[in-house]
Amino acid sequence: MADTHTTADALPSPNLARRGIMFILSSPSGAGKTTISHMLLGADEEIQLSVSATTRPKRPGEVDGIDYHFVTEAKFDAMVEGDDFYEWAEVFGHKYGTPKGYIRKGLKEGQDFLFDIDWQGTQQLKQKDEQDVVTVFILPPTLEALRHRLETRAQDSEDVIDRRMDRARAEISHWAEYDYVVINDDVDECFVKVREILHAERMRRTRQTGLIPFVRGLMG
Ligand SMILES: Nc1ncnc2c1ncn2[C@@H]1O[C@H](COP(=O)(O)OP(=O)(O)OP(=O)(O)O)[C@@H](O)[C@H]1O
Ligand SMILES: Nc1nc2c(ncn2[C@@H]2O[C@H](COP(=O)(O)O)[C@@H](O)[C@H]2O)c(=O)[nH]1
Repeated sequence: MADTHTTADALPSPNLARRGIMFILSSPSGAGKTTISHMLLGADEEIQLSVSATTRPKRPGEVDGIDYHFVTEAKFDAMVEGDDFYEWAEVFGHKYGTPKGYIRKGLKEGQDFLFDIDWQGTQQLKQKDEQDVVTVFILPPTLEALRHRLETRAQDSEDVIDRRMDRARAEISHWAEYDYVVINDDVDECFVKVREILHAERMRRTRQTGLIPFVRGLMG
């Protein structure tokens, strides 16, 4: 039952305002981070995807401006020159970068952002914005399952799949740099775990600076 007690010396209302979180998902290619990202974006209205720019060709079904900003090498290089990226890296022979644009402003206003980026980008974001960054590494249950997922996704040639599998071990070696590690065996279970991490991180005491006057009031 709710507590209906009132007092003349009303406490300041709790101010739940906080800075936004940079919620990063990384994994070897094919482990499922795009799938988990889409599930999270569909289930949680308070988080928004950081849409990367890339020089990689569009896959069937991908939409410019939604999945990626697909740009030419020249445009990407001009963005690097113009200091337009928060971070950028070369992955599997193509360039990928996080445009700064709205992200810094959004974080200040309490907007959470989801990043589907590799370990190189994660290291760069951690160096720049340690306190806002939460990192999650997704592992496949086995390397056989990983290859099977890349093959059944059917969006890359056998050659590209081979190159992604060759890189998988090197990428997995970065797992210890992450705050959380989740195995994506059953996709629904993995999603629930990732969502729980996000929920818990939102309540981390160090983010709840808006509660300070309220807590001081409680302590009298
Ligand atoms: N738990 C799972 N069990 C079986 N298949 C899965 C599971 N999770 C994802 N998949 C499938 O595996 C394929 C690869 O997933 P996804 O594209 O999300 O991987 P990714 O980590 O984002 O890869 P990339 O880094 O190449 O973008 C997709 O076809 C997806 O539907
Ligand atoms: N450092 C960054 N890595 C990124 C970015 N956007 C995507 N990625 C990573 O690239 C690989 C390949 O992605 P794919 O869509 O071609 O399969 C994957 O690990 C992504 O996480 C970015 O902006 N910066």
